[in-house]
Amino acid sequence: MDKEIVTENLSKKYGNFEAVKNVSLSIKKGTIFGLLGPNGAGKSTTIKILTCQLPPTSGTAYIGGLNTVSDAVKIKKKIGVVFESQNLYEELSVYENLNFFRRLYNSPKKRISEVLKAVGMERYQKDKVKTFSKGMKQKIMISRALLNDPEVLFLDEPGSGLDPRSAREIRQMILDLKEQGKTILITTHNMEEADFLCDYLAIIHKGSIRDMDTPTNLKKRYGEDVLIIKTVKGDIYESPLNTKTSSDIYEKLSENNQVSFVHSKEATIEDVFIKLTGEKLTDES
Ligand SMILES: Nc1ncnc2c1ncn2[C@@H]1O[C@H](COP(=O)(O)OP(=O)(O)OP(=O)(O)O)[C@@H](O)[C@H]1O
Repeated sequence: MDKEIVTENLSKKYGNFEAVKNVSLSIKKGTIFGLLGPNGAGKSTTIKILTCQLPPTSGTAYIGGLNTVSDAVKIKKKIGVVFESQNLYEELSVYENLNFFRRLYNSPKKRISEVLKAVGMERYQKDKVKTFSKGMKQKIMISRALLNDPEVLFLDEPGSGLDPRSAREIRQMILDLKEQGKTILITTHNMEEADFLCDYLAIIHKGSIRDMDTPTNLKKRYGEDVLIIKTVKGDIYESPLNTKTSSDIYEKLSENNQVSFVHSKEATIEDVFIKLTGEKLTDES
């Protein structure tokens, strides 16, 4: 079966409030799928349902063909989860933290050094977690989620609040894990991260999926490449690239030697988000 995660009309209500509305997804094995949306869009709720921590109000979800409600025990053995809150034991060493979870999974002891090697943290085994930066803790969180050698990984906002270098390292780690054949679902409100990492991207807003496709196709469909012309006087003209309007503007300005510089701006996932939701997705949202 080449679909690892499938949901059919998944919905979740908290009281009368519908946090997730009719979400239907189908995620291919060995790919990175992103749920992009602002705070409160329903991303964490969707992950909680998929990782068997919360039953849906209606609809169904399957991981590797197993039902998230009736096959929860089996599913938990084959998934790894990293939530946004870093719930490590601060007073314990890296080794002690991982050993605690290793025992829960019944994984061999040597797995601890394997997962630490995978995230480049092997030499910190004896150090207490409380001495670490947020980026280092995130690596330990990922290594912990790898202890049971999961087929599917769920990463809730993996790059959130990290310094640029750690964020880059974590992104590379996620790509490496995909290379090893893992299926990865990430949630993010970071558009660059979504564009860079995801094979397939769903825009989620107020609980509903607005559209999903590869980032390239989404940009083609909803975004617009733009031609930017700056004149010698400092005026700036922007117009959709490769259109009559843009070539007319360019010709007119260049006839009068008015052009100072010209460059083009490619469509971004931000353009896609604005088109689909009518809102801007800021880093704080
Ligand atoms: N246990 C709960 N009870 C009531 N409402 C909740 C509960 N958990 C989440 N919600 C609400 O459901 C909506 C979706 O929340 P969710 O955490 O899934 O969004 P999110 O996209 O993951 O955002 P964030 O990044 O802030 O976690 C929000 O409006 C939130 O306030």
